[in-house]
Amino acid sequence: MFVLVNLKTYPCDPIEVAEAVRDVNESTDARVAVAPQATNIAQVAETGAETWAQHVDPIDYGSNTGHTLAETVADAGAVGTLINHSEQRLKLADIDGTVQAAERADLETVVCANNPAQIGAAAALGPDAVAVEPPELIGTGTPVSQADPDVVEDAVNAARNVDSDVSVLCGAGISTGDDVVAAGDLGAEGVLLASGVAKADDPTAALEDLVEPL
Ligand SMILES: O=C[C@H](O)COP(=O)(O)O
Repeated sequence: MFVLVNLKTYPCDPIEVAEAVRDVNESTDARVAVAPQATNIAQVAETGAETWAQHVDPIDYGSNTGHTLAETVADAGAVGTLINHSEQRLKLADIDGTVQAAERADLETVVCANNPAQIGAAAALGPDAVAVEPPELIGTGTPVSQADPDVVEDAVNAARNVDSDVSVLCGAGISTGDDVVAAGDLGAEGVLLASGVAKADDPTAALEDLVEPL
């Protein structure tokens, strides 16, 4: 299972979480990675944790003031990027352009989507993975894998019907090892989570609990 921890703009210490991600990754068969804010990517990558961007823009080198270039986050140490997170929604053409920009920079891609229909559309754009996240469950602590198992199974089937090479993650409310196991039982190959680790008093303990049954 892939456990991708998105720090969003939570007021956590990204280095503390990154070091926990690095250490827990070394102690489990699961793959554990962290997506800090763009300004923290280089510092986080220096810890040795697998580091992802939360977003890059569908642009190339040039006159793009205020945008984030895929090559720049790759140079800073990121190996992948989220695209179209529920809190950073893009138009379809921009999702397509961002997948292409990320691939140009050799970044792995996870395209997020609200529901199985959108997952099918996202999978058709050829990312490495898609992540289904019902927005109403994000940040609630109520895991999608228990609250809405059908959405996970339907997302897995929707992606598989379009391109069986595209992995499916699920997210929203995931915070325990049981939640991760339930996601895997529904066909997900990973989980995308945030508050369960970023808001935890002890991020290492939270991560250890997430991977313990894997
Ligand atoms: O990127 C992570 C997701 O939005 C899930 O957030 P959450 O784990 O706080 O529900």
